[in-house]
Amino acid sequence: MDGNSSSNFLPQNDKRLSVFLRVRPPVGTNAENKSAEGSISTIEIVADKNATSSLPSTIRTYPPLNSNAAKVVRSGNRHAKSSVSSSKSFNDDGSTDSGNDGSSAEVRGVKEYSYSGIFGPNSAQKDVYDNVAAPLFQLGESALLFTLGVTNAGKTHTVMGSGFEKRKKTGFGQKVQANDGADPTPHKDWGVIPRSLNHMLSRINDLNKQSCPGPQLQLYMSYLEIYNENIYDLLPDKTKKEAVKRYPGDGPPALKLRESRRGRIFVRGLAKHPINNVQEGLELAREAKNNRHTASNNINANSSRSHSICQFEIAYFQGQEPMKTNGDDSECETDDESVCSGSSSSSRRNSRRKSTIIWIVDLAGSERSKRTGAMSHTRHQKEAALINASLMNLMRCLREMLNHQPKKRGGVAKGGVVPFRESKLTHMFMNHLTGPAASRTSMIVNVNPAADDYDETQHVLGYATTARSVTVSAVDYNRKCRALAKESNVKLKEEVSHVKSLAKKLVQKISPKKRKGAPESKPEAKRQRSNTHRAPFPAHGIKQFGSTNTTSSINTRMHAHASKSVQTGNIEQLQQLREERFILNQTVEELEQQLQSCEAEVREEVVATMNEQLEENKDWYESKIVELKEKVNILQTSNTMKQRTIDAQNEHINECEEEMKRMRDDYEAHIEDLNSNILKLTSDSHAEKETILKSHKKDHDQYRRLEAEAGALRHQTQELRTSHSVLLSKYNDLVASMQHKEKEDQSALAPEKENASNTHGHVLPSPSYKKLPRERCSDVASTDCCVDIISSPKKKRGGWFMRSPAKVGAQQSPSVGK
Ligand SMILES: Nc1ncnc2c1ncn2[C@@H]1O[C@H](COP(=O)(O)OP(=O)(O)OP(=O)(O)O)[C@@H](O)[C@H]1O
Repeated sequence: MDGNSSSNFLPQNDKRLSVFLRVRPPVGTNAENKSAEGSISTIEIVADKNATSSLPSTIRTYPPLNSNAAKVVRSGNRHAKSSVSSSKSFNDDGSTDSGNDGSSAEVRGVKEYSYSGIFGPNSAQKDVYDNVAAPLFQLGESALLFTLGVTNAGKTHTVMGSGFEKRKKTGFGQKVQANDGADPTPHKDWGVIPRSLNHMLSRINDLNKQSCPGPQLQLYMSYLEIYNENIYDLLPDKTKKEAVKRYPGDGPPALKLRESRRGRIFVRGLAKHPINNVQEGLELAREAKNNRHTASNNINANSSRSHSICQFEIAYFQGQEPMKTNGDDSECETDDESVCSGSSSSSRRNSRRKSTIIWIVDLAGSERSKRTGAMSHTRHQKEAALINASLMNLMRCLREMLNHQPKKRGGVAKGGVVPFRESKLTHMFMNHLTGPAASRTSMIVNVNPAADDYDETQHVLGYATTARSVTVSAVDYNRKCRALAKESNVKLKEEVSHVKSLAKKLVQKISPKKRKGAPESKPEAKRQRSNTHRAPFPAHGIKQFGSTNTTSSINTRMHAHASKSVQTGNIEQLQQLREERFILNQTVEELEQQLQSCEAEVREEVVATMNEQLEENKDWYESKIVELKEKVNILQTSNTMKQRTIDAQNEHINECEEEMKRMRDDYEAHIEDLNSNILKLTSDSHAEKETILKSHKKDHDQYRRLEAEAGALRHQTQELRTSHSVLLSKYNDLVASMQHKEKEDQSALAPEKENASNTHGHVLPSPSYKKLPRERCSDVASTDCCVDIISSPKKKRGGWFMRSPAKVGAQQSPSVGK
């Protein structure tokens, strides 16, 4: 707001867009990460050694291990070159890689970015305002300040801040105010908007007091939001019917964006509220904040779902107080071409009015639906998609502007249309990014240094680097210089008129008529005057008039001389004053000539710019018309085809419907049959199941009985075995005794035998042995001598025989089987 700070703001050699960076205190965005790795800072602010300004301008970013960038770097795809090249190289996003040898992935992933100025995590709201906003908001200059960043990066904190909200109602419904704005000292948490209000109002009040009863200034405030590509008034004029009328949806009507004949872009019907004190302004800011579309998501409990634009208009009224809108008692006005174009119609205003517009924009945060959880909600998904689309279009515009710049000195710029009109946001920004006002545009990029946000932050930083590379083009820059010249001309004009009035007063004071006790005869005065005109005046002590300091010194001197001369009546002093007056007159004439030539130049330039813009607009509209005509033709030709196809499709649909009906009937009948079959089968299977269960029970009982029998048989067999072994031992004993007896018998019978043989001539067979039957010989040969001696009737008769294993097995099988 101070005239003298303008020169500090944009260095004459810096023609680039102003981009500032604000790093918020690190905080993890994922709920589970809030205190863990997610909140580790990934940004380092580099102290500039050769810094000319008080703000650092370079940062370094370090990729956390879980970021996409780190993964890419680790895989060695991206920076394969940089690992062996020099310490710095430019990337696609405009950043530079840092690191001396690039030997490790961590080192290779580090990037450096430079901007106009950087505010660290501990920066105060005041620092941001004093360094960015205050120099930008000059009386008589339209300006744009906007914030950009991912969600939860601190955009709303920077633009709006806190500390001016009303406290909730306390007992008995009484309201207590936290800071009602009556205090001229801004609260430490106030953001750019409340601070601007405070600053502008104090400056306007000062100037109004100084210039009273001359031209007066009035501050107006408006607030709008771009939500889902529609513009809504956040501070509608409540007295107007259409503002309070609710549409079938649930909001006020959307407003239209318009371009005036002079190329000014404005929102038709936007309410403008006159602000006379800070409290009024804060009240409106609070209301707008409450009316804005916000929602809670996984990352930010109060996330903005729209781009909000706060508009301050400083109107200059020559001669009269600002008037209220015709036709109602409202203090509110609406933005309209007739009002804002600078030449209001006489029917609406008696006073001559000019205005300056300042926009402070809080853009909605770019976001990934996956992280914010917007995917679960269709409305939020749509909002997020439209927010991202409009931000992408802003990016496209900046890239196009960059492409249109000549790459080398003296090079040729690429032509083409920058797609400003493709979204409401860029359309509104158009004049602030290209025209002379581009020098009065600043961008604050908010970033969260948390590891969670690393990948998205890189995207935003790349965005900001592109914006920073956009230069205010040579034409625009010249326009800006001419605008500055025009401004200084206006100042000069004011100074000239001031000097003129002083000179007039002086002349009146030193006029011989007015001087008592020092009368001057008319002829003498005439002679003196004619001498003054003719005489070649020495230039002792009188400098060329041209600067404010010179003017004031001359004024002071003139005052001093005048009073001295009036008091003393010294003729010489008088003569000197006349000489000075002559020189002043000459200077005034010179300045007027300069002014005229400047004005002519400015007019020419304005005409040229207008023509350029008109040509641009004409080209754009013509190309659009051709495009649309082509589309219409294509649509018309394809329409008949489509109609035929539609008829055929309709017929087909009817057929299909009939077929479907028939099939449905068939199916229904079939289903009925099936149902009855199922019922029958169910009852059958039930009966069968019962039968099976019964037979199973019977079998089971039988099995139990057989098992019991087998047990008894096993027991019996065991007993038989023991008795068998006893019998066997007895038998063996018996055999042994028999053999022994036989031997004794044989030895006793030997003499008898001899006698008998001698008597009969043949030997008698032994009575104790019996030959095996013929067919058992094979059994004995094939078995491994499984000899079993069973007590049998034959044994009782004193015989014994061999049994085959087959027979043994067959005899033992009942017990083995069980
Ligand atoms: N520099 C800062 N210092 C202290 N707190 C901050 C800072 N920046 C942001 N915050 C806090 O972080 C929270 C989120 O900030 P804010 O709402 O401004 O984010 P945003 O970028 O506007 O998000 P969105 O785009 O979702 O609206 C707020 O509670 C805010 O107070």
